Amino acid sequence: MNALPAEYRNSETGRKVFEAVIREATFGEPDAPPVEIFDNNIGDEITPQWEFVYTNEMWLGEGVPPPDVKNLKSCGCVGKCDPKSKTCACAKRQLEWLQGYIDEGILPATWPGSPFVYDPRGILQRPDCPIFECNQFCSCDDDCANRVVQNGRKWPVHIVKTMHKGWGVFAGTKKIPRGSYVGIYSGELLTELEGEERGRYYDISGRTYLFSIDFHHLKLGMQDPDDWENIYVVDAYHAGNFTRFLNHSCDPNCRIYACYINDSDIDKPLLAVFTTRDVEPWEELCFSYYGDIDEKREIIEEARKTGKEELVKDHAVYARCHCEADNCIGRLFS
Ligand SMILES: C[S@@+](CC[C@H](N)C(=O)[O-])C[C@H]1O[C@@H](n2cnc3c(N)ncnc32)[C@H](O)[C@@H]1O
Repeated sequence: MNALPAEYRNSETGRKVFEAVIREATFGEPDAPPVEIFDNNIGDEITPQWEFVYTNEMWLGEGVPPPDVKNLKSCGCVGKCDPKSKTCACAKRQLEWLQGYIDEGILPATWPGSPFVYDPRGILQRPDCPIFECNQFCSCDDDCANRVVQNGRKWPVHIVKTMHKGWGVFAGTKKIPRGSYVGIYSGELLTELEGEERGRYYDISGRTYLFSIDFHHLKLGMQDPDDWENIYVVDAYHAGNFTRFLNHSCDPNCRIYACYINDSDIDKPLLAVFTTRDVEPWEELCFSYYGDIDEKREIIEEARKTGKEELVKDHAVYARCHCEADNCIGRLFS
């Protein structure tokens, strides 16, 4: 498509072809509502650039092992998993991973439906912790409450051009409730080394689609979490879905959670986007590229006070943040 003349790419037909390509990517979400490209007359582009393959799947880069299915633990439940069951392997595994958070007081000891993290409507009840869903070898039903991400997206979204941030993702005509599953941040799963190399090029171009898999639970048990070394990175530049258009906000309404389904390798979760508060119709969906934005804000404010701001910058090239949140930290790495 990019090789075709701009007047074709940038036409109503070009937009319809783009939407059709998205519709055909049904992997993991056969009944998902449409992703539409909405023309709001900002700039000359009618569609985003055809620079990537639209896919909901993870593409494994060089040196990244295939999913470890041999070591998957699955439940033998009949019907829907009962959270109170003493024999459900999935309830046990979820609890094992939550126990650290419960011990630290981050999570209460119980909640309705605990240790599962979803309520019966599939709404994420517990932020801050990894999600372990039932898997392909579990005998429970497809509509077991512990199968949400794997049952696909339920909310329509729009890809819309923004004034200063390129393209972005917006809610459709319906309000999206807090805790709703939005989509998988799909793309190439790369080693950290490959990710770093690509990052250098992306920094120059001013756009990056890299997401480091460095969730808090992976560092649990380490004496000094600063010793943590990242293993994998997801790059949505060449391959990805609509989530690659999610922009950064310093007051985000979405967050990316580690979600384990059909790979027992703890270092290779799926990156599942959920809303963290109700999202109004037509509101932009954004997450914090800094992970915990409050932590980042504190570090920057402290550094500003002590005149050591340069020390909190990493190798990234910084650009002005246009999230327009009242508490914007002012900058974004590109
Ligand atoms: C993962 S992409 C998001 C999609 C991108 N807007 C596009 O059109 O492809 C990340 C890039 O979007 C832009 N971006 C995202 N959030 C932004 C923000 N709050 N302020 C300024 N630019 C932003 C930056 O260029 C960033 O490198």
